[in-house]
Amino acid sequence: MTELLKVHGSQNQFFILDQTTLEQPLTDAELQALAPRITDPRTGLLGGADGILVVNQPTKPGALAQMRVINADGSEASMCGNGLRTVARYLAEKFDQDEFQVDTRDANLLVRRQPDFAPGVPAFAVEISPVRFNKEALPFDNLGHERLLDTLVPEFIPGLRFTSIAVPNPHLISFVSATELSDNVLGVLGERLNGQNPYFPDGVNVNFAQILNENELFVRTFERGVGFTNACGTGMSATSLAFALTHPELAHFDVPMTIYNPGGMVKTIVHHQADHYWIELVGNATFTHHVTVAETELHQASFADAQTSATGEETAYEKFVADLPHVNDLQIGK
Ligand SMILES: N[C@@H](CCC[C@H](N)C(=O)O)C(=O)O
Repeated sequence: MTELLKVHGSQNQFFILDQTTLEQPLTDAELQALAPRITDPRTGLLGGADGILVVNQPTKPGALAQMRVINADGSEASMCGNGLRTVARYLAEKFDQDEFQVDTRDANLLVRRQPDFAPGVPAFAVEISPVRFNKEALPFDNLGHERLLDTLVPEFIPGLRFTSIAVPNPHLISFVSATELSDNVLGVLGERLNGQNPYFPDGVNVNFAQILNENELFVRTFERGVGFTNACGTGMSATSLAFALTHPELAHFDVPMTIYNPGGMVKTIVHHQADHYWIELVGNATFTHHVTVAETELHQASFADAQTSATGEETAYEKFVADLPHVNDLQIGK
């Protein structure tokens, strides 16, 4: 038998699969087969999820473990900010360490335990980097621009301005009105840019943000490989950086920003030294369920005999969200 964890960061939900505990790690083909089945909102386990976070032995010196991100559709992402917070907590508890590096596809990233976000809501800070702006890093093409920085892109939506940032997974960001945030424009654009299209050959995560106040945003994300999510950590991080770059009168480097999302709230801090940018993302790392399943089942993309038990942490998280402003109107759910 092996144990999975069902977890979330701002209700961006995942299963953590620690391959180092298995007799035989799942192959890439087996992970690609398992992801769509276990994450399916109707037929998956525990109401599905946005992806699987796979923990392996590190491949880069200096890291405690490796995290791989398998999206709900089986594709692999270079990073996941909300997911990294939950993996950070899993590793912190496993190795009894509060600050260490996690090996992600493009870099070792620093993670640190933080004071609880609210009573019973454990929190971690994770580094979001490397940051790139050039069109090859996203990649995008056929737009007549080397980078998008508050750029009108009529090919996407006439009248809206877009910024593109790889952190290192690709993000497209637009600052919009409350009406534009809540209608279906984001869904239509997200579907378009993540299907066959001449602009983003690998797809892109699309973030619409409403400016609420100085250093304060509400962000809604259509994720590549997933669709609408309750929250996207790299998306909120990239959007915070875009906010500081495009609205310097309202958004500041090196001070905490408050980013609301349909699943809760996180804090971000954007940093800049010479031409080097990075972001700190701070938020909850909640474990909702323990899952026990036979390893042979997982190899066959099955979880029919899985046993689940709730951790009881969700009650504290729900109280934290109920006390927040701005979140309750746009709950997306899974
Ligand atoms: N939800 C994640 C991002 C997951 C990866 C994304 N779908 C992609 O393909 O880039 C986050 O919290 O950052």
